[in-house]
Amino acid sequence: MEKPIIRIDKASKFYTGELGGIKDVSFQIDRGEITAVIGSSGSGKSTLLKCIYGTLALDSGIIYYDDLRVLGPDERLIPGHPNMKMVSQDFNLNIYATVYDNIGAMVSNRDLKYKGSAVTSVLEQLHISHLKSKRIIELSGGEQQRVAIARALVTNVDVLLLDEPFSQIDTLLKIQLRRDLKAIVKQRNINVILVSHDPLDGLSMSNQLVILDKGKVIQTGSPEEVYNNPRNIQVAKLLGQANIIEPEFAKFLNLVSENQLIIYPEWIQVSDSPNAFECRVVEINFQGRAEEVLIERNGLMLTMMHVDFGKIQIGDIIRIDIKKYIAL
Ligand SMILES: Nc1ncnc2c1ncn2[C@@H]1O[C@H](COP(=O)(O)OP(=O)(O)OP(=O)(O)O)[C@@H](O)[C@H]1O
Repeated sequence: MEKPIIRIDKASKFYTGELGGIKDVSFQIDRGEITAVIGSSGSGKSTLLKCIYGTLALDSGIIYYDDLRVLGPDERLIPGHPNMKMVSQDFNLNIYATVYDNIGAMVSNRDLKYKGSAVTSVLEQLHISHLKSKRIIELSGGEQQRVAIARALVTNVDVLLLDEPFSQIDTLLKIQLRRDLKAIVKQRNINVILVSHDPLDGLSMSNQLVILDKGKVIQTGSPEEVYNNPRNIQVAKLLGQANIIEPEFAKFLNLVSENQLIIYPEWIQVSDSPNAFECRVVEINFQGRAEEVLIERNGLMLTMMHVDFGKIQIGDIIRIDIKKYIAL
């Protein structure tokens, strides 16, 4: 089996006099993978990314890149590793230069023909060829974000670290950029580590999810594994806005459990089955693809997703079935 490209072993970084940082973080990344570090604001995502990149020194633990220890800022003159590139939230672009020049600045002038084709190719891959001659100052935040990623990808990068890569991009472009990045990772067999507060970024494009909470890893695994087997309530709430049912309320759903239950909204369905039971519709929020419906039974509130638009109204008594649940 191939060795992991990144290995993080009990990495900790504390900030003086503050809570925060990361504590005893361990996980590894296999070659050609997209790893998404997901967590709420302040959970330590950016800190972890900077430690992997080598611009922030660890207080304890070790991070290996390709079996070599990643050196911290005190140990290297030029921060970071030549094969790693980080796209931070401030993009670091020369705002008065053109898109072409910003990206081209990363490629040597020794072979101008190669330089031209490398820049053209990455512009095409990220669907930004039309921006080539524009100055950065003339671009939207989302366009600048894509230029910053192109700038990293034009080099022979092996590990691309992305801090909130989709934060300024609208939904349609986000879907396109996720697809583009997945294709590039596959084609070049490189590695991407992205941090995001939006679980959909991780669920939709990563091979591995790392869930951070208060600086600690609370779960790792494939998106499917983590979503379907959340280790605790925080993970379930973060990934799928799950309904959390206390054991004493389980009987109202015709379930018996000594543990808390997790039920994702899409696991609750309107049904005529003999197991179905009655609930009252309290609220309906149209969300395009589905209606988010708040229902109530014996004081227990549940959120469900409903795609049969317009069929139920507030105040209706409907019969529902729980297709699946997880007992913690
Ligand atoms: N230079 C610093 N000095 C002191 N505390 C810091 C420093 N940088 C970050 N922190 C604290 O460490 C914690 C984690 O910060 P970090 O930026 O890594 O979180 P994050 O998950 O990336 O957050 P966000 O999603 O808001 O960017 C926070 O509580 C933050 O206040």
